[in-house]
Amino acid sequence: MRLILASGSSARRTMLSDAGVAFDVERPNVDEDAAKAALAATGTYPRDTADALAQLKALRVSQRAPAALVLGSDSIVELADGTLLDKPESREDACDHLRRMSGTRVRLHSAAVMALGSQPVWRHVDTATLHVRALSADFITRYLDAEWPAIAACVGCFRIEGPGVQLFAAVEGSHFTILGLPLLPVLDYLRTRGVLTS
Ligand SMILES: Nc1nc2c(ncn2[C@@H]2O[C@H](COP(=O)(O)OP(=O)(O)OP(=O)(O)O)[C@@H](O)[C@H]2O)c(=O)[nH]1
Repeated sequence: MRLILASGSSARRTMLSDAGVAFDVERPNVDEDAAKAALAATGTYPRDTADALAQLKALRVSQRAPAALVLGSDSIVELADGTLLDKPESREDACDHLRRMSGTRVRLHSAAVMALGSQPVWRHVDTATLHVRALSADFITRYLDAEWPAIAACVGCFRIEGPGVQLFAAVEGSHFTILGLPLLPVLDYLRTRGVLTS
């Protein structure tokens, strides 16, 4: 069965290809901001928001390729006070996000939804907890000098596989979830579907 990753995320592409999974890529081209606003208006919990966005992406591509298994995904950063961070739109935005995360506990929810024939057939959400150090103004400046604009594509303003790891005193949960996919449950489902060998 053909697998399509409905994502423009380089980290998701890299995780799947490094795992030896054969897949095509099609960007879902959904209006995430509008979907997030509608979900926020109904008081949707952050992990459910990630799940809903992952489903929106998977179904959008599945409508174009109903015979393929389509994987949609979404990652959301939830601050300790429950507010959500989107990807930073500018260096100033990234600086603000880092200041708000400094010295706090942040949750990163990564959701995956599989669709077939324009219907969701599997879903999984995993959450990692990130304990952010107290970040000095000097650290934030030097960090952004090194990592902007590369982190513009990353919710939470970090690439944990790179210098972003310096933000954290501790992390709890799957490294893959932090990168953007609950990878092990995804691989398990691909085995049940015969896309991967058991
Ligand atoms: N490389 C890297 N990317 C991260 C990290 N944390 C979060 N991300 C990325 O942040 C992005 C979260 O935004 P999403 O809206 O879920 O996905 P996207 O990049 O817009 O791509 P789509 O799936 O097409 O929506 C994803 O691409 C994640 O892979 C990290 O530590 N390292």
